[in-house]
Amino acid sequence: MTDQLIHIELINKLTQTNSCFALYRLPGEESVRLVYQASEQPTLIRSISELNNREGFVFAPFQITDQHPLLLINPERHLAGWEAIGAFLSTLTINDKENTAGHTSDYSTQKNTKSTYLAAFEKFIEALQSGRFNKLVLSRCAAIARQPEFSPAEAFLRACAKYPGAFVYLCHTPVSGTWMGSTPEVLLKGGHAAYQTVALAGTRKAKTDCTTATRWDHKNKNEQSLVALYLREVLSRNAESWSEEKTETLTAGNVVHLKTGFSFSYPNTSKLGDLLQQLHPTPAVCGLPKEEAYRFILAEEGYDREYYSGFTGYLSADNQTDLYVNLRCMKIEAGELKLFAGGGLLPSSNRETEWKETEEKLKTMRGIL
Ligand SMILES: C=C(O[C@@H]1C=C(C(=O)O)C=C[C@H]1O)C(=O)O
Repeated sequence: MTDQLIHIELINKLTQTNSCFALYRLPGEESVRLVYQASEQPTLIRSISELNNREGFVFAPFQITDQHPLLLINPERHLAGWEAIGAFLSTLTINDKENTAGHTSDYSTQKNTKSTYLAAFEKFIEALQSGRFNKLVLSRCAAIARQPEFSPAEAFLRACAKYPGAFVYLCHTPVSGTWMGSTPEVLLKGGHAAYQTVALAGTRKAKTDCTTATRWDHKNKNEQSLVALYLREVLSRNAESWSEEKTETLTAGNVVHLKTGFSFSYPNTSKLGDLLQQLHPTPAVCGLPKEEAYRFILAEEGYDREYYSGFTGYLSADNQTDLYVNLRCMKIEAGELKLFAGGGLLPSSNRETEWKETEEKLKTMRGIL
């Protein structure tokens, strides 16, 4: 067996155990990293600001609940490159225990069909048109049967190859179950007081001729400018100084988005949790006004987002932080794969266009199965 096949087998075995690990690959990098914790429970964190002064791999839900706590995988091991990862994996004695943790959520009642999506769409549009909200993000979950030959580790490697510009991860804990994703959206990255975030929104199908010269309509521009406006407010309150780049088009798999990059100085690196508390959820995944939109989504969207549209990646007060919004992701269960996607709605949104947008976004994960 080649080394790579051995790694794949060991990683797949790890997803059947009660250990905690995250494999991840940063955008534009070749090297894969592993965060591994041998002891059984990840640290359960009850509020985002409790991330202050912590270090490790973060797996944060859209909403923190008893069932979906904010998780921190303690970096007992943090390795870079297959050589180091492979050498470490081969030292492990992996007992594939029966996966008893309660993470195979009973979704049978909440699988979103087109008609349940459209029913929620009507509620969301009504609330937007009545003037209660400027923007609301509506999402859904599509479950597909897991084929017996499906291999999480191979899917991870395929995503790394297919989406070189994305943050690709495979994360497993006994609390969350196994998730993987390939997301284009930075929530917070940087270190030593110099950080970046992005306002990413607006979606179109990517052109097949590889040009990014996409003409953006008013609705998409408006949708993205609301995210930029929100980030300017958060940065004005929290950053020592900040600047923004010109808005450009970013390709993410088979779709493109509008992106405005922000750079800022945040010297109090022991308080990254406080900053994340204010950043999450941005109007790219929630809406405006933020608190009301958040409550509306939780009450009316009609299913549980769990860790979709939360955030994930490596957090460190002293070194480099790389946190991404958990989009274009799926939950890997024994019998099925649950894929998640959503999109921002404005009062002028059209139901068929929005449905198709979620279909396009689901293709990021479908494309590697
Ligand atoms: C909500 C998602 O994506 C977000 C919403 C977008 C939009 O509404 O156009 C675009 C990029 C992301 O910020 C998703 O992929 O599920």
